[in-house]
Amino acid sequence: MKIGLIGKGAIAQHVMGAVQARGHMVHAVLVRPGSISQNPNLFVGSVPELIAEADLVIECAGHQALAAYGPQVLGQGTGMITVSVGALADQTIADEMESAASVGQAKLHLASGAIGALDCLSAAATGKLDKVIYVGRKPPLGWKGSAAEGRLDLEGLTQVETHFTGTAREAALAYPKNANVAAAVALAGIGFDETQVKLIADPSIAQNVHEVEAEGEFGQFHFRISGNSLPDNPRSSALAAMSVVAKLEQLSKPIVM
Ligand SMILES: NC(=O)C1=CN([C@@H]2O[C@H](COP(=O)(O)OP(=O)(O)OC[C@H]3O[C@@H](n4cnc5c(N)ncnc54)[C@H](OP(=O)(O)O)[C@@H]3O)[C@@H](O)[C@H]2O)C=CC1
Ligand SMILES: O=C([O-])CC(=O)C(=O)O
Repeated sequence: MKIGLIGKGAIAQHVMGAVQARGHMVHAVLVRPGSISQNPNLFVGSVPELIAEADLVIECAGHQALAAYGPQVLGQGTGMITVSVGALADQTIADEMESAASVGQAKLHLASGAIGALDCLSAAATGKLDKVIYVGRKPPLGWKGSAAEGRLDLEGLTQVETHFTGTAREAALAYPKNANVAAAVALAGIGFDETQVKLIADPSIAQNVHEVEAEGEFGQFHFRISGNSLPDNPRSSALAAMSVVAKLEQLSKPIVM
């Protein structure tokens, strides 16, 4: 496939290497105007340049980028994978994506991100699903640049602290760089307003730990993952980048999970 990539950060760099290693071609990367000169053969500054040759766009740049570029990409008929799932907690953005996808007859594919078990949750949600709880736990520095900074002394933290309790919608909106998992769990399960979320800074751990508990007609499950973060960003788990690559594989193969 010919890929247009949005972003050049930690996730985008992993995705770029992995998709090229699988024989796809990244022919354009949409960056901020001030960065184009860093690699003028690859970097572009507008959606028309991004989608000119693309079979698919992959967005790895955050909520604001999805909201800014997503409608134009989809509306022009180019399918898109996004890792910034939490942006859909804003109903206006979700509505814009949906109507652009309908106009362009294109799909927005949500990467599963740093969590697993979404298949189980979405199957369970076709029956009666009573309760879904997501707990996200990261080392203090994994919360740098988030709303936790205003609530805790992250640099000096010596004990486990919960800095957020609320719904998945509140979490995704308040922590755009850290609670995309809450949004993915919500979308797979019982929705943004029913999914309960707790976010924790834990100085005793070195990985990003995500847990989901669900109960319903299907029974109960508990899923826990300890994810390594990406070398260039302690906030983001490597699995989030890998899930984008997995989604691309699904889209390019005739038999898929
Ligand atoms: N679903 C999931 O489980 C996860 C999702 N995420 C989401 O992925 C996003 C990216 O993560 P990560 O790669 O680690 O973050 P980084 O901070 O490493 O990289 C973000 C990149 O996006 C670029 N960017 C941001 N806004 C724009 C814009 N409007 N136009 C062009 N480029 C833009 C930045 O450019 P510049 O450097 O010029 O600012 C930078 O290259 C996160 O913000 C988060 O929302 C992250 C982790 C897990
Ligand atoms: O990468 C992670 O571990 C999770 C994350 O930041 C998010 O959910 O946005």
